[in-house]
Amino acid sequence: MTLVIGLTGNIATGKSTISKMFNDNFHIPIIDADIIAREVVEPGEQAYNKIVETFGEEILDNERKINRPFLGKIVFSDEFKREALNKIVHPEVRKEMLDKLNYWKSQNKRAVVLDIPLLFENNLDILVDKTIVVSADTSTQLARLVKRNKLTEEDARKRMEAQMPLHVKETKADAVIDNNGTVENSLEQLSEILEDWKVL
Ligand SMILES: CC(C)(COP(=O)(O)OP(=O)(O)OC[C@H]1O[C@@H](n2cnc3c(N)ncnc32)[C@H](O)[C@@H]1O)[C@@H](O)C(=O)NCCC(=O)NCCS
Ligand SMILES: Nc1ncnc2c1ncn2[C@@H]1O[C@H](COP(=O)(O)OP(=O)(O)OP(=O)(O)O)[C@@H](O)[C@H]1O
Repeated sequence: MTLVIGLTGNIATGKSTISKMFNDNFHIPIIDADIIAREVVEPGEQAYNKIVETFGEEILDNERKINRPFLGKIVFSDEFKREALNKIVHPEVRKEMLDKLNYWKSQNKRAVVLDIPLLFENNLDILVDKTIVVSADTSTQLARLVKRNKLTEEDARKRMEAQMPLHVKETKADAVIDNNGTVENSLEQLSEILEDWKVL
C-alpha cells in the first residue's frame, strides 16, 4: 500500500523547500501542483487557449507565453477573475495529478507526496491519507514573499489573502512543520513525522 501524503501551506511559508526534502533525503516521489499548473498553460495546450480567450492577448509576453507576473497581478486583485482562472486551470491539474498518482501507486512506492498549495481550499484532502502543513509566521511569510517574487508589500499581502488562513489549515492537518527556523530544523521535524507514520 502506498501512503499518500498531502503537503500544503500558504504562499512562501516554505512548502517547496520541504517538498524537495522528500525527494533528496527520503527518496519519496513528489507530484507538484505548481509545476503541473505551469505545464498545462504552455502555448498550444487547451487551458492556454481558454486563458487567452478569457483574459485577452494583453496577458501574453513577446514570445506569446503567458506573462505570469502580469496575470498574477490581475487575478490576485480580483477574486472573480481568480475564480475564472481557477476554473480553467484546476481541472487540468487534477487530471494530471491523478494520472501521476496512479503511476506511482502501480510502482508500489511506500509513499508519495502530493504538493498542493490549495489542498484544503479545493477539498483535495480526500485524495490523501495524511496531511502536513508547512507553517511560518505572517511576518516571515511576507518577508520571504517580497524578497523571492520582488513584489511590493501591498501585492504580497493580496496574494496571502487569496488563501485560507494558515491557522485554519493547521487545525485540519495531521502534522505541522514550523518553518520559522533553519532548514535543518525543519528537516528534523519532517524526519520525526515520517518515523511516526512508519514511512522510514
Ligand atoms: C496567477 C499565476 C499565473 C501567477 O503565477 P506565478 O508564477 O507568479 O506564481 P506560481 O504559479 O509560482 O504560484 C505561487 C504560489 O501562489 C499561490 N497561488 C497560485 N495560484 C493561486 C490561486 N489561484 N489562489 C490562491 N493562491 C494561489 C500558491 O501558493 C502558489 O504556490 C499562477 O499562480 C496561476 O496560474 N494560478 C492559477 C492556478 C493555481 O491555482 N495554481 C496553484 C496550484 S494548482
Ligand atoms: N527555513 C527557512 N529559512 C530561510 N529561508 C527559507 C526557509 N524556508 C524557505 N525559505 C525561503 O523562503 C522562500 C519561500 O520558500 P518556498 O519557495 O519553499 O515556499 P513555498 O511555500 O513553496 O512558496 P509558494 O507557495 O509560493 O510556492 C524561498 O526563497 C526559500 O528559499
